[in-house]
Amino acid sequence: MYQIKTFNAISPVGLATFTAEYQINQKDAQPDAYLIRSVDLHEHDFPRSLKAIGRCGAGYNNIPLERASEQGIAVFNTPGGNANAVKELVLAMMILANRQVIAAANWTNQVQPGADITLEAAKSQFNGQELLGKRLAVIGLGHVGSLVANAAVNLGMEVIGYDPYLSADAAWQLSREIHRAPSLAAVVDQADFITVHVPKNEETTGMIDQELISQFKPTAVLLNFARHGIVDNQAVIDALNTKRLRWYSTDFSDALIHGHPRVTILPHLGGSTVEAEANCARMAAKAVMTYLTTGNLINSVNLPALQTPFASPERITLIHRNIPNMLGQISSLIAQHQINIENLANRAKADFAYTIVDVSDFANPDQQAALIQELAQIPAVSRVRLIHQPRGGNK
Ligand SMILES: NC(=O)c1ccc[n+]([C@@H]2O[C@H](COP(=O)([O-])OP(=O)(O)OC[C@H]3O[C@@H](n4cnc5c(N)ncnc54)[C@H](O)[C@@H]3O)[C@@H](O)[C@H]2O)c1
Ligand SMILES: O=C(O)[C@H](O)COP(=O)(O)O
Repeated sequence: MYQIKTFNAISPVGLATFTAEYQINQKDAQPDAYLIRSVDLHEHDFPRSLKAIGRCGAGYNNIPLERASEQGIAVFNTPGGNANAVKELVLAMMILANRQVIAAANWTNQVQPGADITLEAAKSQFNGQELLGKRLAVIGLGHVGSLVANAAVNLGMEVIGYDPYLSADAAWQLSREIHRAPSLAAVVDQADFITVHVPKNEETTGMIDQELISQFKPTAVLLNFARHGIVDNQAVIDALNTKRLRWYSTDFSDALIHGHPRVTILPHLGGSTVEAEANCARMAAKAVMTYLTTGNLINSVNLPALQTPFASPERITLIHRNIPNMLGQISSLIAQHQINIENLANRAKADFAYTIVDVSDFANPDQQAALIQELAQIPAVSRVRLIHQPRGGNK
C-alpha cells in the first residue's frame, strides 16, 4: 500500500484516479508522495519516506528542487493542465480593462434605483475600445502563452511573441500569423497589451522592470498571470502615476499595488476552474503512480524524462549526482553479486541523473537487501529503490 499526503484543495476527480493500492491522508502514515498546489515547501522538512511530489499545476517555484533531488525525491508538474483556464481569464482581463467593465458595474450599483443609467451623459464616461486590430505582446510562448497568442489572433489582434527558449513542440502549436520578436524591447514596442507567461526563476524575476516599462506605449495594458515578482510592482505604480502605463491586471497582490484605481488584482485564480483542477490533479496522480510502481519518469521537473519497459521482473532505480563513473560503480557492485544486467537506462538533467537497471533474479532476499544497501552507500547516490514489475503488464 502506498501513502499519499495532500496539501491545498486537490480536485476529488484527480484523487479518484488513485487505485486501491493507494491510501490518501491516512493518519500517522509515512507518505510515499505528496500531492500539492501552491503550498510553499521551502521551509518544509521532507520525511525520508517521501519519494515523489506531484505539483497539480504548472509553476513549481514553491518547491526546493535542489534539496528534493539531494534527498532523492522526484518532483512532477502538470504541463498544460490548466493552460486553457489561464488563457480564458487573460482574455477576460483584456476586455475588462478595455471596456471599463468593473468600474461601470460598480457605478451602476451605486446610482439611485430607477435612475436612467443609459443616458448618454452617464454612460459616455465608460466608453471603451475593442481588441480587434490592437497589438498584443506575449512574453513566453509555452502552454499558456501559445493559447493566449492563438486566441488573440482569432479575435483579430496583431500578435507578437518573445521566447528565446521556445521548444520545437511549442513552436508547432503557434499560429503562423504570430510574429516573433528578437528581444524583450522589440516585443513590447508599440504593443497595446503586454502579457507575461514565463516561469519564475532567477532570470525572469524583475524582468518587467522600470527600463522595459519606459519603452511601453503610455496607453499600454500590462497583464501578469504568471507569478508575483516577475513584474517590478514599484515600477508599475510609478508608471501608472506618471501616465506611462494605462492599466495593470494581475493574479498576485501585494501592499504596493493594493487598492490602486488602475490596477485589477485577482486572488491567484488563473488555474482555478473545475476543469483545470481536475486535469492537473489527474495528471499529477498518474505521474506519481507511474513513478512509484514502475520507476518511469514523466513530467519530472528536477529529473530527466526516462521511461523504459521492464526487461526483467526486478528493477533497481537510482537518483544520483551527474558526475563521472557513477554507472561504473553501480554496474560493478551489481556484478560483484553475480547478478546480470538485462537492461540499463541512464539520463541526466543538470546536476542530477537517473538510472534504471533491470536485473536478473536475486539468489535470496539477503542478497537483495545487501546490494540495495551497498548501492545506497555510493557517495552521490541520493535514493535507491527496488521495484518489482507490476502484475498485469510491462509498463
Ligand atoms: N495564475 C495562475 O494560476 C497560473 C496558472 C498556470 C501557470 N501559471 C504560471 O505561468 C507560468 C507559465 O506557464 P506555462 O504552463 O505556459 O509554462 P511553460 O513551461 O509551458 O511555458 C513557459 C515558457 O516560457 C518561456 N521562457 C522561459 N524563460 C523565458 C524568458 N526569460 N523570456 C521569455 N520566455 C521565457 C519558456 O521557453 C516556455 O516556452 C508558470 O510557470 C506559472 O508560474 C500561473
Ligand atoms: O502554476 C500554476 O499552475 C498556477 O499558479 C496555479 O496555482 P494553484 O494550483 O495554487 O491554483
